[in-house]
Amino acid sequence: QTTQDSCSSNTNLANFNGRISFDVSSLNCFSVWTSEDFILRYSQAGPSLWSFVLSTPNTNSYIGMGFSPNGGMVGSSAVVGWVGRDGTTSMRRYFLGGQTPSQVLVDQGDLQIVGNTSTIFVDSSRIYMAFQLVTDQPRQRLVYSVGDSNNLPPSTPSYRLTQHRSQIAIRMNYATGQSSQTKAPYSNLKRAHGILNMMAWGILIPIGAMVARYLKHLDPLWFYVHSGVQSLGFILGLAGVIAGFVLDDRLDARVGKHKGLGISILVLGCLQVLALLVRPSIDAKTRQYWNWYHHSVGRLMILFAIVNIFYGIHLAKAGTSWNVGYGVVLGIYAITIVILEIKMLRKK
Ligand code: HEM
Ligand code: HEM
Repeated sequence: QTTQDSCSSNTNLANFNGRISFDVSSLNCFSVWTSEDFILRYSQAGPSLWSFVLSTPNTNSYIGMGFSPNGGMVGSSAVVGWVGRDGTTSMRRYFLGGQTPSQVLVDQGDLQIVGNTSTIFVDSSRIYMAFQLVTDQPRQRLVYSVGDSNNLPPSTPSYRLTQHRSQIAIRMNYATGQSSQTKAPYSNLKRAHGILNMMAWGILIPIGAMVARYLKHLDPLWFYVHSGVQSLGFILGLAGVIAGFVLDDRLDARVGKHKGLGISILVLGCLQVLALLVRPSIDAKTRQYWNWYHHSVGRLMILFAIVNIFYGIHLAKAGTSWNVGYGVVLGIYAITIVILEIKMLRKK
């Protein structure tokens, strides 16, 4: 049976005075993560000393509270604790160096925790994790997480964590206790990168290619439309790739293959633009080689772009709406191409 803890029933905390060795009589109390019922109590206990008591339901999983430099998980220093079924307790510091288990490092990070005052215990099906931090002012950006249920981290020697089943990033005002959920860092830049690249390499450039293939009878209009659309696509795509480099730098994202494909696409795009400049005249003998070259590079580029769009969506876990959205665009293209190819064959 879960016994409730809430900020209005501060009574039980008083009873913990025996178990928590620092003064808990005047802690501020706020609900910091409603859906997981995380309650944080804190106060400044001295010139450079802050007390924290985190209270959460005990779901037989680890709980984590991290102090973040930028609002995201990566780069944060966290306190993570859990209580085994047999009552054994663990509470360790971690440096969250990346989003894979091997980059989350035990006993590291920049938190200075007062060792002999930290404690973790279960009372009435809730975990209480108490610690004191040596700092003038704790960071305002906090990250919280809950591990998989019934899958506690191994104790000695590794203490290695696995990914949480739930997580949140918030911004906390210690003076007022107000906290608000924040977006993952650079989510707008990620979006801009995805939309620019999708629009440019995945939508505009294929349209430009189709114009060149299927609207040749509208001479010379097709050529102006083709070079216009492709130039616009190239410029937007260049901006999108640059956004990718910035993202990669800021997020420390480890997206090697995605980056490699992206650079290849940009290089092929540059070759296409250069090729336009050195195009032999329409009746020159070399023109058919040029055509062959320009068409194959263009097709390869579009193929790479389609792959990299779905791969990027996968890496960013951007969700099914992105996949469906671009999938519909591709479907429309495929149907258009089939119809127009049949028309062309009939004319011959
Ligand atoms: C081995 C341990 C860990 C692994 C493998 C891991 C992995 C990940 C992954 C893959 C994401 C991205 C999820 C998505 O985009 O849907 C993520 C996000 C997040 N994680 Fe972790 N994590 C670990 C530990 C922690 C801990 C201990 C905390 C907090 C104390 C935490 C807090 C967060 C938060 C707040 C986010 C969302 C914001 C962001 O993406 O930066 N993580 N984590
Ligand atoms: C022209 C080629 C490229 C295409 C079509 C492309 C497409 C995408 C798409 C659709 C997303 C998902 C966006 C979202 O979540 O809203 C994405 C994410 C991403 N892309 Fe690209 N991209 C390209 C090139 C690059 C390059 C050159 C880099 C540089 C390293 C890069 C770095 C990233 C990063 C870091 C993410 C976020 C991954 C994460 O959240 O873990 N992209 N890309």
